[in-house]
Amino acid sequence: MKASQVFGLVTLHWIIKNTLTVGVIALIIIFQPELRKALEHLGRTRFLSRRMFDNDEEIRKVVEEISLAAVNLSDTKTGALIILEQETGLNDFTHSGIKIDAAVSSALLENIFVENTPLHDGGVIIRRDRIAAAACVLPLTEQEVKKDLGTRHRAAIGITENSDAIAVVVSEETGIISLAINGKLTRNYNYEKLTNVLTKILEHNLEDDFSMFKKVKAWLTKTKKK
Ligand SMILES: Nc1ncnc2c1ncn2[C@@H]1O[C@H](COP(=O)(O)OP(=O)(O)OP(=O)(O)O)[C@@H](O)[C@H]1O
Repeated sequence: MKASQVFGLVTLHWIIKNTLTVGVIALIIIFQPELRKALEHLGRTRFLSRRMFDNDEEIRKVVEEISLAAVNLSDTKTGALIILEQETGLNDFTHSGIKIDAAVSSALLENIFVENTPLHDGGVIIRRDRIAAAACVLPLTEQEVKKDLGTRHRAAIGITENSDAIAVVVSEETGIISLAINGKLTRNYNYEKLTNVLTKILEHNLEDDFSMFKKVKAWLTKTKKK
């Protein structure tokens, strides 16, 4: 029993009770965008860890095909956006595009991004060693980005803010290859640099100990930094 009730302070008791209720509602309203983002993130996160790749060889093959495609697309200044799904499921985004479900190959990736063809607009989503979908519409970042970066680069940053995916971007204007990870864009990749970074990140998926606790901790750390 609360002190205000013990001493018969009915008004005080009424004020405390209602302030608490209103306070909780006010907090929910004030932090509604943050809560929505957190719930969205949790909803897409797989808490039961799954292995994305079975061995180094599978990773090497996927990384080489993607890197080769990026370099060839860069040489011809063909714009491209390739998303590598990791632990966070990207079904919401694959559904916005055209389902493909084909083995990852540089030839197919290059073909998808040929200008004025039906699949070239939007992003390709790669799930494990398969091209899951093309022409996918991705969320644009709300960050301030350099003036010369348009919606393709904004979408690359946006999807990596909303998930643990990796985005490889080829600029149609300059041919520059960029990589977006965790909402940050780094630029000027060549074949060697791209294969090295992608291999390192994907090899992490071979580790089977990415427990629920670690995922929540990683997410909280990421949220704190923002
Ligand atoms: N929300 C989105 N999701 C996925 N792809 C998108 C999205 N918005 C735009 N794009 C892609 O970006 C292309 C437009 O790129 P834009 O020129 O605006 O960007 P950019 O970052 O300047 O790239 P580039 O350097 O290649 O010109 C569109 O044709 C489309 O393929």
